[in-house]
This record gives sequence, C-alpha cells and structure tokens, in this order.
Amino acid sequence: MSTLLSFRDVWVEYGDRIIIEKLNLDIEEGAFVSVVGPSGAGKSSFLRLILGQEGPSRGVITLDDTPLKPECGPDRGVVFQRYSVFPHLSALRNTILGVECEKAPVLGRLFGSARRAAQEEATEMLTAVGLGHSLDLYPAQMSGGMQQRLAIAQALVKRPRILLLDEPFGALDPGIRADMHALIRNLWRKYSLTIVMVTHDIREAFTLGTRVLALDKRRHDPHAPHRFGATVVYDLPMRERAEASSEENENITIDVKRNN
Ligand SMILES: Nc1ncnc2c1ncn2[C@@H]1O[C@H](COP(=O)(O)OP(=O)(O)OP(=O)(O)O)[C@@H](O)[C@H]1O
Repeated sequence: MSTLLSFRDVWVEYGDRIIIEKLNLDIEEGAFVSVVGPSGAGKSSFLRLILGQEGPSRGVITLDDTPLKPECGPDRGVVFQRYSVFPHLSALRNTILGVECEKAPVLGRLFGSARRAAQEEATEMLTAVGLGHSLDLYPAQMSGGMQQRLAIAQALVKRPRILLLDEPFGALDPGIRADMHALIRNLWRKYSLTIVMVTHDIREAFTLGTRVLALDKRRHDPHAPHRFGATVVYDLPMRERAEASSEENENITIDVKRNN
C-alpha cells in the first residue's frame, strides 16, 4: 500500500510549551490507525494537524507527497465525541448541510436538481449508517448512539479519503459501542477509508486498529514539564485478522516495535 500521509520532523509548540516533538511517521492509504496516550499527550493536536486546523510550528506534513495546507479540505472528515450535529436540523438536513457546505460554500444552499442529488446522497449515507428510517428525527429525539451515527454520516457524505475520529464512542454505553465498532469497520471497508482514531480505550484501539500508535514523552523534566513534547513511543502493527466482524475481540496478534 502507498504512503498517504507523511510527517517529517514535525513539532507543535505553543510559545515555549512543546506539545509534539520531532514526529516522523508515515501512514499508509487504507490503514486504520488507533492513537492512544496519556491525557494531555497531544493526541487531539495530532488530529488537528491532519485536519489542517493548525499547521506544525516546524517540519512538514505531506498528503500524497504534497505539503498539507493548514486548512480543512473535503478529503478529510472528522467526528468528535459530542456536539458535532446541529440540534435545530433534522437528520436529513444535518447531512445535506455537509454536501451544501462543500458544493455551495458561499450561499450554503443548493437548488433544483443539485439539491435533489444532495438529498439522495444524504439519504444513502444515512441508510449506510443505519438511520434510513430516522431521516426526519431531530438530534434531541435520538439516542447518543444514533447521534454519533448521524455525525459519521455528516462526515462521510463529503466522501473524504481520511476520516478522523476523536474519542467518537467515548460517551456511549458498552453495548452501543460494540454496534458502533462493527459499523465503523464496515464503513472503513465499504468506502476504502484511511482512519485515524484517538481513543482512551486500549481495548477499542486494539480491536479496531490495523496499527496502534502510542503518543507520549520520551523525556521528562520535572522542573519544566513543558520542555519536552510527545512523539510516537510505540508503533504496533496489527496483523489483520481474517475478515474480522463478530469475532473481533478474539485472537489479537501484535508485532511490537519500540520507537527509539
Ligand atoms: N491552542 C493551544 N494553546 C496552548 N496550549 C494548547 C493549545 N491546544 C492544546 N494545548 C495544550 O496542548 C497539550 C496537548 O493537548 P491535546 O488536547 O492535544 O492533548 P490530548 O492528548 O488530546 O489530551 P486528552 O486525552 O486529555 O484529550 C495540553 O497540555 C493542552 O493544554
């Protein structure tokens, strides 16, 4: 598989606070990368770099060998733990909005056949995430799991190549989480996505990822905790289990590689 994203000597600094230091990493097209690490290690900052919400203070990130611009593009979609859907819009309107923002960035609205096409795309995506019968429901009428399905549809309707997930299932009950795990793996395959998912749940990281990255500091200065930043301290390629679906929790095999 070819390299999609490449980080070369990437640093993220806020003033004299170093958050990420000297990050060197390649992410292959089609990978499902889980990112774990202690609170404050810089996992969300890492996602923001890929999303283009912020640029590195030093170093270069490339997408298809082209330097990534510090702006969000349609090739990258994101789902957060909460609050990414609009409460005053139905599921269908929430999802159509994704297409409208993409195709009519100035007016934010499509008309005529373009609007009908957007409606069809949104309906197809809502059906793919299991909300085909809930098009007219508002977020307040939906469970947490349904709202996250909607957030995923909203992100995927723009047909991104890269889907970024920031603790997407963290607020859900365990049973619902298992359903969401199956859903996200299916969508990953169906739409040939490259996924980068931040999670605090180690089991989730290993269950879903084809690769698990641990971000942490290699060096600590107790007198100046912000002097050193985090980088990839473990990079664990998971051998793909045979068409995992229902048996996802079994027989996890890892090749451990310690990054020095
Ligand atoms: N815009 C900013 N200005 C200054 N510091 C920031 C900014 N954004 C993030 N930070 C700091 O960067 C560090 C890393 O934050 P980040 O949210 O990336 O960590 P995280 O690993 O995702 O944490 P958590 O697991 O708790 O969500 C934190 O100490 C945070 O306070």
